[in-house]
Amino acid sequence: MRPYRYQLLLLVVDVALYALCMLLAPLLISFVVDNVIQGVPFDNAFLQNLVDAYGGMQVLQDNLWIWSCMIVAAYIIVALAINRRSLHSGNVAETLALNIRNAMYDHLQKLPFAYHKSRDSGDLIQRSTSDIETIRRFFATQLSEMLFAILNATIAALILFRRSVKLTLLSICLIPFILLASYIFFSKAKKIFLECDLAESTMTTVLQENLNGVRVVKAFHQEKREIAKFSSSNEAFAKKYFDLMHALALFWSSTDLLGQLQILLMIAGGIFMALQGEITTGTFFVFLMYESTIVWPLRQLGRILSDLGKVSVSVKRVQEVLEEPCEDLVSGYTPEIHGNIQFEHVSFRYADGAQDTLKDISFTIPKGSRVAIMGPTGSGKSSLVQLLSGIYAYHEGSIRIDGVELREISKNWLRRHVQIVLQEPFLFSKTIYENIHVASEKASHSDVHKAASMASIHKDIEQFDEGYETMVGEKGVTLSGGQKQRVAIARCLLAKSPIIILDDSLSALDTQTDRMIQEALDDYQQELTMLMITHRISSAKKADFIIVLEDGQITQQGTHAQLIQQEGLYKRIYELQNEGGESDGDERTRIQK
Ligand SMILES: Nc1ncnc2c1ncn2[C@@H]1O[C@H](COP(=O)(O)OP(=O)(O)OP(=O)(O)O)[C@@H](O)[C@H]1O
Repeated sequence: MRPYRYQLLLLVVDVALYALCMLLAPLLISFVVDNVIQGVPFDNAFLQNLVDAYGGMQVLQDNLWIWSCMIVAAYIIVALAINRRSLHSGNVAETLALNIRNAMYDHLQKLPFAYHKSRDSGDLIQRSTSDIETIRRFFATQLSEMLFAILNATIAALILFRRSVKLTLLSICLIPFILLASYIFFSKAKKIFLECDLAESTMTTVLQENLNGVRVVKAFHQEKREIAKFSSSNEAFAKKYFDLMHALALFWSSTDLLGQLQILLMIAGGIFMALQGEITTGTFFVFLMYESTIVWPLRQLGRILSDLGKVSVSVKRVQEVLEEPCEDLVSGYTPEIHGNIQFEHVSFRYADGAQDTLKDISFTIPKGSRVAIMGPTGSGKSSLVQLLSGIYAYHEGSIRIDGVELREISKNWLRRHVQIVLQEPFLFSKTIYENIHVASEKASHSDVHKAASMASIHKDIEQFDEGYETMVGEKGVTLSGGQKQRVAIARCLLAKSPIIILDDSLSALDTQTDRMIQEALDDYQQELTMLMITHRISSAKKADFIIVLEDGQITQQGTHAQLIQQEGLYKRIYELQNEGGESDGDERTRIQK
């Protein structure tokens, strides 16, 4: 809060001015009623001297308009203070929210992939939006209301005590109960608000998943199931809010009753004391005016305290994200990377995994080689290649790139030299040109077109009405799966990295296009080291080297000619795909465990 110190100080000054002027007006009225009109003598020598200096009481009685002007002036200052208060609290709230939102987004970008993978995106979105909104709202309105309630009640109580201790005690006797009710509610509210937030984020996640997977939902006629799923999370969310409303209703009604009783007590006691001559009419008027400015802001304080529960939950939720350690992308070596890769007895386990996903993996890839990785689903192929781009950290063994231990290479540097194309690539909601160009800001138009030609997508793009300027919808829904894969390959090629990984990223292409891309890659970069996860023998057989993974272990490695001579998974797939016909055999024989 240090950067907002000055603004917060101004806010406190405005609130103090507001409270003082609000309290001044009833005092002036009381003075006019008691001392000016009814002629009650002063019990204050300073005031008596002041009146004498201005010509005595008669002058004041003859010029009652002066008092009206003073009361109006007090309320004008109140209005100005309210205006300044809103400006200052608005300034603090908006700048704070802007900075937190930026800090959140910035931090989310720097968190490791493993963190994103382990979190619900709906929950993260909620932390970055509605939680920050709760904090903003607190600083925009509730903080100044809270300050006013406390300052006003304290000053008013001090003034009232000077007028009548007995009536003041009667006027505030129920306030501790109002505050106690607030405190109890505040404590309870924290848990309920947290549950509401969790229920909301669960509902958001369901909604988000559904929108992302809308094609699958429609293809498998899952609409009814999805509606039922959403409606159950929606009901859970509504129920939590219903519980909250119940608690709020109880809070409002009980504190309302206490507040009204408190005012009633004061009025009854005040009338009685005024009739007994213990207090003047003006003093009774001051009590009457002050009572409302004490009771209701303090009752409001209860509401703010309850919101404070929500605010503290939101602050904690935002803090949790901001305190997550960032991925260190910078420190480490920046060696020249040519593409020589060496795995030695590498084992790897996911943070939540019960056993190793990769076990004792060893192989060597000289630069410029083409390597195919094959294996049943879940055998660890993607995990293996993800280790290479430093997305996950291996815990045993050694991976060296051009002789340098991978974990000692700066991640930024590594990722600039190791490009990965996923089976389901993500495309930004931008034009096709921008989606490719993002890989290299310095690339020219002709570089982009060349990369697209190599990825066999140039002709497709030219056929779109707007060519390269065609907008790609969210996640590229306007493109076919194969087109998306090829745009992603073009993007990867534009980066001109020495190591390229295709994680089953030719799977949506027909065998002929797959072959065309591979031939283009042959011509592209002689020194390119390429690891390619594939289920197609037709793709694998052109590789310099084939690795067969089964259950996290390498069970076979060698060339196509060597592997078809050995008994094992490779030969079985080869025979199956030959029977099925090479062109589409892979789809029918996608390798199962
Ligand atoms: N982020 C993750 N956290 C925990 N376990 C994971 C994670 N990603 C994958 N796994 C598990 O690791 C194992 C290997 O998964 P991986 O994706 O590497 O296999 P794969 O051979 O690439 O499979 P496929 O051919 O289906 O893509 C699987 O049992 C999978 O459930």
